[in-house]
Amino acid sequence: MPSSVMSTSSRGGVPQPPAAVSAVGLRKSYGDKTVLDGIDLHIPAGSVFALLGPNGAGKTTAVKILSTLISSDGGQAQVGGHDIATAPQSVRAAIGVTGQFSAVDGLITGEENMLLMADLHHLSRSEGRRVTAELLERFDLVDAAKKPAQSYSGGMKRRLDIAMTLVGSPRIIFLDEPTTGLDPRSRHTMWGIIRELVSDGVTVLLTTQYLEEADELADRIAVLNNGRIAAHGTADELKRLVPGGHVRLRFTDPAAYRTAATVLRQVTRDDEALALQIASGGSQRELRSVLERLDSAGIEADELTVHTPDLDDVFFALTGDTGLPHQTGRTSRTSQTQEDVR
Ligand SMILES: Nc1ncnc2c1ncn2[C@@H]1O[C@H](COP(=O)(O)OP(=O)(O)OP(=O)(O)O)[C@@H](O)[C@H]1O
Repeated sequence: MPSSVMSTSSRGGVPQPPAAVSAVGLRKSYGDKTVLDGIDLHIPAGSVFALLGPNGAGKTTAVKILSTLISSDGGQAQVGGHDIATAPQSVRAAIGVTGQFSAVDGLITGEENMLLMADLHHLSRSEGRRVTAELLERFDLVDAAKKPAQSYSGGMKRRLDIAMTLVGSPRIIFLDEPTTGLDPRSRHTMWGIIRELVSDGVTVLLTTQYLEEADELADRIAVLNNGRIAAHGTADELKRLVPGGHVRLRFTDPAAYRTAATVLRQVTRDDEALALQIASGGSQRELRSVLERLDSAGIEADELTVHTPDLDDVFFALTGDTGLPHQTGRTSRTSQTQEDVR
């Protein structure tokens, strides 16, 4: 791993702020099953980083290691400037964790859960009450505050879980699949909460199976597959990894449609819709070539649209285990993006 992942790195002579989370070569196996096979992470302070992967990819295992709930078998990591192996207490003091191993106790009320958290963080009684009231208000839980948490909806439980995490004012928050199982409205509420945290300067590492979520929230995304990071970069950088873009031309005149299908090479025809699809990265040069061919044949399309690949294309290309067409050459493209990102 290059030195840019280290907290003391400098670029152009200007010292870089410490990374909120950096990891090099993290490994974890259970028996003969390798769950993490050497993963590197670099999460700048104040950013949102998404660890995106299918079920069983190792996302929760990575979060558990970084939050010192379990130890790794190899590799190193610093969280908030503290080493997870030699200073786990300091790591725990710097972070908040919510998600699949939630701290919410269903038998007591939301308010009691919050006050318990305030006690754990050694806040005074009055300070604990003040922070609890403020957070219950902020997370729209005032009406439910005196009801047992087990009566809460999934969205309310997640909100309570995050509110409890914020009692300790952590600067780094790990959100393990924060919206899994939530309905669209609750998911959007949660996205708003995450954006608000980041605008307060908090660093967020979130794991998700949802491409849309990573696309919406994350500054950087790492695609985790079979315990390895298959690619990482911004959503746009990842989208550029896979072909899948195309130009679509639609005609109303069947004769123009047929002529276009002849003059343009390698088109996919949709005779019913009178539409042609041409594989293209959407560059100016490629578009010009298509238009010039149409011009030289004296035909004009009624509609021209350019489709760029979305994260779905990237995800399936990188994590699919069937012979997907995009897989050829992925190693070289992947390493190129990793270069771009560092
Ligand atoms: N304590 C354990 N003992 C044995 N195997 C484990 C243990 N914890 C996790 N695993 C295995 O490690 C793999 C990765 O699990 P992990 O929970 O990290 O995946 P994930 O990406 O978070 O998936 P999900 O979205 O399903 O939670 C899975 O195959 C899981 O069965």
